[in-house]
This record gives sequence, C-alpha cells and structure tokens, in this order.
Amino acid sequence: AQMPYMTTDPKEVSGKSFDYIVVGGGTAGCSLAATLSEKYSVLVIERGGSPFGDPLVEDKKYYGYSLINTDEYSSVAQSFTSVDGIKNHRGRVLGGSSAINGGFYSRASDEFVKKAGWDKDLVQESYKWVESKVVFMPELTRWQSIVQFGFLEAGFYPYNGYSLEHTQGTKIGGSIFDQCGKRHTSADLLGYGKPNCITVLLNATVKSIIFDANKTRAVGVRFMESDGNSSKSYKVHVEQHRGEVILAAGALGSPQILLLSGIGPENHLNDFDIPVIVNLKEVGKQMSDNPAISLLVDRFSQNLTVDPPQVVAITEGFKFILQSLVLPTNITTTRTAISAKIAFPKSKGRLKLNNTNPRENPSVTFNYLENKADLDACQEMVLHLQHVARSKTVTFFLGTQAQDKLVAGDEELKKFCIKNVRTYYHYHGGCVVGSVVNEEYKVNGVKRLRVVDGSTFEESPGTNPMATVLMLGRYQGIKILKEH
Ligand SMILES: Cc1cc2nc3c(=O)[nH]c(=O)nc-3n(C[C@H](O)[C@H](O)[C@H](O)COP(=O)(O)OP(=O)(O)OC[C@H]3O[C@@H](n4cnc5c(N)ncnc54)[C@H](O)[C@@H]3O)c2cc1C
Repeated sequence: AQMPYMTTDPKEVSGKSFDYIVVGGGTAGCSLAATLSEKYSVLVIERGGSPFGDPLVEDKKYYGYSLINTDEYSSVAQSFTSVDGIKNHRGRVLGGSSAINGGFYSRASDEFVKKAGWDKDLVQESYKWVESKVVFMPELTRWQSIVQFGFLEAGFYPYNGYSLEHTQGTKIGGSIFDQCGKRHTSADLLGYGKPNCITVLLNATVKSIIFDANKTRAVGVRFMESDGNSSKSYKVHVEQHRGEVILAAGALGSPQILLLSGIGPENHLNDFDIPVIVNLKEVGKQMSDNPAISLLVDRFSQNLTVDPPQVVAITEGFKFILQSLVLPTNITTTRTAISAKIAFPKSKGRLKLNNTNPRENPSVTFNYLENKADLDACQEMVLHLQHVARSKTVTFFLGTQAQDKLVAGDEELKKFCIKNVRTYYHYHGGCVVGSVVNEEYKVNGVKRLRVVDGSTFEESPGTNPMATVLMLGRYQGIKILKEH
C-alpha cells in the first residue's frame, strides 16, 4: 500500500489547518486516522519516529530487545516505573505500543462488547478490517507447542485450535508477526483509506490543546520537537467549521495531555498553575494494570531464541489469562517464563502530573493487589502456573532441576505474590467512558475534543487488548464518518 506523507519538520505543519488532528500515532491513532482519511484531511502528530526499516521494531528476532535498551527521549520504547515500584514500558514510535509489544492478537468477548454498548455488527466489521491487513496465523515454535500441551495437562479445556475469539480453554491466537517474522504495526494501516489525505508529523510532542476565546471548543494543539534541543512551541489548527482534535496518546499520554491543557481536577491543576478549562475530576482516575506473575521456568539464563506468545489459556469464567514467552535479558541471553494475569482486577489507581514537561512520564500508581480479592486471586493464579510448570511436557523438556522449588501454603503464596507481582503491560484507564468521555468518546464539558485509545477502557478487553484497541480506532472512525 502507498504510505502517507511523513515529515519531521515542524515548519511544514505549523500554522496549517486540518479537518482532524489525531494526537498520537499509536495503536488506536493509526487505525482511526486511516479511517477518517476516507473523507477528511487528517494530521497525525507522533512524538516518536518511523518504525519502517527499524529492525528493533520489525524483526521478530529482536522481539523484546527494544525494552532492554531504552533512553530518556528517543528510544522506541519509553520505560517508566509506577509509584508502586513496578517497571513498565510504553511505545514511542509511529505504531505506538503495537511496535514494541508481543504482537498477540485476540478479540474481546461478546459480553465485553455488549457491556461497552457497542454495535455488534460494526465491531465485527472493524475487527475484520484490521485482521485483513495486519493479522496472521502463527506457525507454532517448539516451545509454544510444549506450553500448549502444558496448558491442556493443567486442565485448561476445551482445546479451541487457532481462534481469534475469546472463549474458555486453550487456543492459538493471531499475531501481527507474519510467517517471515516481520512485525506489522498499526502504522501499516495508514496505507489504507486515502493516504493522500493524511500528513504524519514525527518527532513532535503535543504540549496542550488550544481552545477558542470562550474556552468551550478545541481549535488546535501546541507542540514541540521531541528530541529536545529546542523548547520552541508551534501551533496547528483544525478547520474552523468542522474540525476536531482527537487524543490517541495512550493510557498515560491522553490523561497527561488533558491535564496539561486544563481539563482535570481543579486542585491538581492549581498545584501546577494550569488555568482550568473544565474541572473534570475523573481525569487520571480509574487507572488500572492487570497484576501478573511470571514463573521463570529456567533457573539460569539461556541462549534460547526469543519467543513472543502464540498460545493462551483462558481459565473458567475468564478469570486468568496464561501465556508463555522467551525474553532477552541482555544482548546474548534469554529467560523463559510462564506468566498469567488477573483479567479483571478490582484495585484501581491514579495518574497525576509530575511536572509540566510533556516529554516526561506522568506519575502513575496502580495499587497492585491492594484489594483483598486481587491478592486471593493471585494465590490461585500461582497454583495454576505451577501446574503448567510441573506438567509432564514442560518438565520433560526442561527438567525439574532447572526450575525453582514450588511455593505452597497460604502465607507463602501471599508473600510470593506481593514480592513478584509485575505488569502484563495491559494498563488502561485515565479517560474512562462514562466519566471523562461520553458514549461518543467526546470529552465532557468541551466541544470538538475526543479521546480514542486504551485510556477509555474501564476493563482490559480480551486476553490481550491490542486487537480491541485497533478495532476501536476503526469503529470510532466509521461512527464519525457516518455522523456528517
Ligand atoms: C511491552 C508490551 C507488550 C505488550 N504485549 C501485548 C500483546 O502481545 N498483545 C496485546 O494485545 N497487547 C499487548 N500489549 C498492550 C497493547 O500493546 C496496548 O494496550 C496498546 O497498544 C495500547 O494502544 P493505545 O493506542 O492506547 O496506545 P499506544 O499504542 O501506546 O499509542 C500512544 C501513542 O501516542 C504517542 N504519544 C504519547 N504522548 C504524546 C504526545 N504528547 N505527543 C505526541 N504523541 C504522543 C506515543 O508515542 C504512542 O505512539 C503490550 C504492551 C506493551 C507495552
């Protein structure tokens, strides 16, 4: 497919106007921009660079390497540590987190779609649009086949084969890595729709939204160059009579930009002398990250090839999601983990500004396992993981001597959970539907401003959220096309 025009020169965009400005060329942002381009002129502003031709993004051989080699303002993955002390990552490149993630693709359940109040047929249509372009059936690696048998031995039935649906049991999911090991990020989607109607500005960090004189309507955004040698500020506007600004900067980026623009809890904005546009108390609330545990099933580093997840076990009632991966620990060695997350944790957290620099991470607290129900669930989850780790197939392949001793008993399990809780990278919330945005994903209290990305989820969809984030960009794009 033909690609849209891309530039890193802010002067090419500064002072112009577009029908839609999409802030953040990430997972949702690219599918949304491609869709809007069918009828409108679209500007995508992305703080990172291009993923095309970057082996750290595109080559499956380097899966996970982008996470162990980050820097402050330019690496494709930006690391952050939540106030809880847990290390985490977010994408900083066109394609967003779909350019650094495990690439596992699996839809949300029918229940999730119903609860979200979405139109079922349009959801199907939107998933299919995404899948026809960037989703592939994986060829199982040896280790993934072993884990698959391990899941079945541990009792995660039925076996559903290759399936994109969210159903209980063990299955093989889709992947954005093709059979040649090439990753297809959401940025590929920009080649569909009408690429001629899209301009992509790279290396540009949005600082805040510009409002009209009455402070009731978004009319553009202010941005700066990301690489930081100059703090010079530029402006770009939306067309006066029809344009809109749409935030798609992710679960950390979108609430951060709203706060920096004066939309958020008044007292918090006052702390940073940010003039209040809308006193919207819910901005940055309901932040959530699924608590996860990784059992490292090889006691020492190995030289195995890195291996993104291809197989998943969905336990009864969709309570836990189990996967396995081989990740690099440094440039030559890897570790093999069998991991699981709590699908619907009760604990919620909060995002706040650390400062007013849009290039820095906001402060985020997830309160992992704070709610007792989550801690109880975590103990049960560790028992499931241990079943898989000690299954005949896995021990035949790895041996039990290679593995750490099992954890048993309530107290020990509890301690193990508290000590080892980590992220599954499915953090979400901050601009949740029903509190920050309405059912049309419009920000409450101001016109011509929407948020469309993972920050709008109250719960993480599916086994892994990427499929539904990609779908959401397409879905909301079509809704907007139909509005006019
Ligand atoms: C390491 C990792 C592994 C994962 N593995 C999987 C997996 O295998 N399967 C799965 O389904 N999900 C996985 N996920 C989760 C999934 O990738 C994310 O939930 C999803 O990509 C989030 O999409 P988004 O559109 O909300 O945000 P993102 O894709 O992160 O997009 C946000 C974009 O906005 C840009 N941005 C932010 N602030 C600004 C600003 N001020 N100005 C300009 N641009 C800005 C960012 O650079 C980024 O490109 C993983 C995530 C990570 C981090």
